[in-house]
Amino acid sequence: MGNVLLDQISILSSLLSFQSFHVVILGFDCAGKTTVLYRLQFNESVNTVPTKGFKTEN
Ligand SMILES: Nc1nc2c(ncn2[C@@H]2O[C@H](COP(=O)(O)OP(=O)(O)OP(=O)(O)O)[C@@H](O)[C@H]2O)c(=O)[nH]1
Ligand SMILES: [Mg+2]
Repeated sequence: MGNVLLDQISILSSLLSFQSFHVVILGFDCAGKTTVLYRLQFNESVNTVPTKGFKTEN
């Protein structure tokens, strides 16, 4: 358990050392992927419609 936690902290530390990185959000239909995407980018909750294909934000 502790090793897993340390691995996660190590991964997070290496991510934070980058200027930018890509995040891919995968999940079932209506799982909340678009909601999470907009929450991360704009820090607000938005009403969503089902996504056709895929959506990207910079
Ligand atoms: N109760 C609850 N509802 C949520 C949560 N996150 C999202 N929703 C609702 O779930 C519905 C679907 O959210 P989306 O973000 O559109 O889901 P999605 O995974 O992008 O769906 P698709 O694009 O169709 O694959 C919306 O009505 C959201 O308001 C949550 O944490 N809790
Ligand atoms: Mg969506």
